[in-house]
Amino acid sequence: MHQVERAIFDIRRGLPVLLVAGEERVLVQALEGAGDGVPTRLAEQAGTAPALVLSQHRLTLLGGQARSAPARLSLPPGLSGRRLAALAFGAETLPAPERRAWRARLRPAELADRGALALMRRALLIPSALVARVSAARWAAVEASLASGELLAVDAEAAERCLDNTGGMLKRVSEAHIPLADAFDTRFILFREPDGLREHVAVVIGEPETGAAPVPLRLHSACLTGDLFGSLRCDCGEQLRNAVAEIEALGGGVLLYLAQEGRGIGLANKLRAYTLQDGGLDTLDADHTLGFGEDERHYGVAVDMLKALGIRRVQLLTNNPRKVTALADGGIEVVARQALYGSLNDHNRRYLSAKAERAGHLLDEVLRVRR
Ligand SMILES: Nc1nc2c(ncn2[C@@H]2O[C@H](COP(=O)(O)OP(=O)(O)OP(=O)(O)O)[C@@H](O)[C@H]2O)c(=O)[nH]1
Ligand SMILES: [Zn+2]
Repeated sequence: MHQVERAIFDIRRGLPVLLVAGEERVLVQALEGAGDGVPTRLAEQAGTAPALVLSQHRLTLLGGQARSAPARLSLPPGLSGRRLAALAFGAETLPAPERRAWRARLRPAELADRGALALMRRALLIPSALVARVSAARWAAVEASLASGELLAVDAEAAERCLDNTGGMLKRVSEAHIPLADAFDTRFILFREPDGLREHVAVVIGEPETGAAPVPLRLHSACLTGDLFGSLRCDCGEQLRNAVAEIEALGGGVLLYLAQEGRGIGLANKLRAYTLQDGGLDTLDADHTLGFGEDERHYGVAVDMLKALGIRRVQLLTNNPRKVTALADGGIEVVARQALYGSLNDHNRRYLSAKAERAGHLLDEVLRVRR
């Protein structure tokens, strides 16, 4: 795991890393910020032509037909950074002749390609990567870069697993009493994921009974724009504050504030998705255009935090059936679900409607009553 964390830092800085999959050695580089010279430099370093790994969602969008797995697209020489970006996350779909041409260049993704995509997601970058197999002729030079520490080698399987839940290895780091306007007796407990990349906070309101009665619980995914600035594009800020007040009114409980900005795609990508929405896409299609699924969140850390707090039975404040299922799958008994709304406005109506109509969120009441 250690190498994976270090690789993520290199990737975020725009440096290549080497993925090792059996006999195969593959140089991998993020696409974000890859200027015109990057594919050529990567080709020189590897001794082979680079390819672009694309997620299944991106391929579906580009090809106009459902794809069930990621694939590798071999690139013609001299492709500009702009064309690369357009292929990986541009808003326009390709014209039919171009589509046919690149379909012929597609190959199923192999272990190193899948590892590359997982690293990009974990690094909160666009889920697409430049990859180039290292030729025998270039191996000595690559090995010298590894020896000097200039280049980092990572096991491709470990890279592929980097999104998996670490299962119970979450570290409880620190805590403090933080009186809130709507809940005076509140403690913030910070948990850190074992690779040190993400931190999540359990906000414990009052002294929740962890015995027989279900504990009122809110799982809240971070939303900088809504939670902190009161953005009108979503309902997060109001839901956050309503959840605290509601848990207090219920006699205490827990709010897990999860580092899952933008449904897990990160703030940079959420801002890109907002711009695509301004161009006409809805919240789900915008994420697909960037190569993401409709919801990239995993709730394993939430389950681990609850277990660390001794909570096994909950009354969940949510409109999202996925959260109910995810907790149940993790062994937490969801005794009841309670709706939790923000208010509807002209800026978030489309977002909330898409969540209800396309992602099964239970928002009928808010959309009907307050339309
Ligand atoms: N990708 C993306 N994320 C968004 C968008 N609008 C809001 N978000 C994110 O969506 C998440 C909303 O989280 P939550 O309030 O926990 O959850 P929810 O899935 O709506 O479910 P409940 O509120 O529990 O019913 C936050 O991480 C926001 O940052 C958007 O247009 N695109
Ligand atoms: Zn929000």
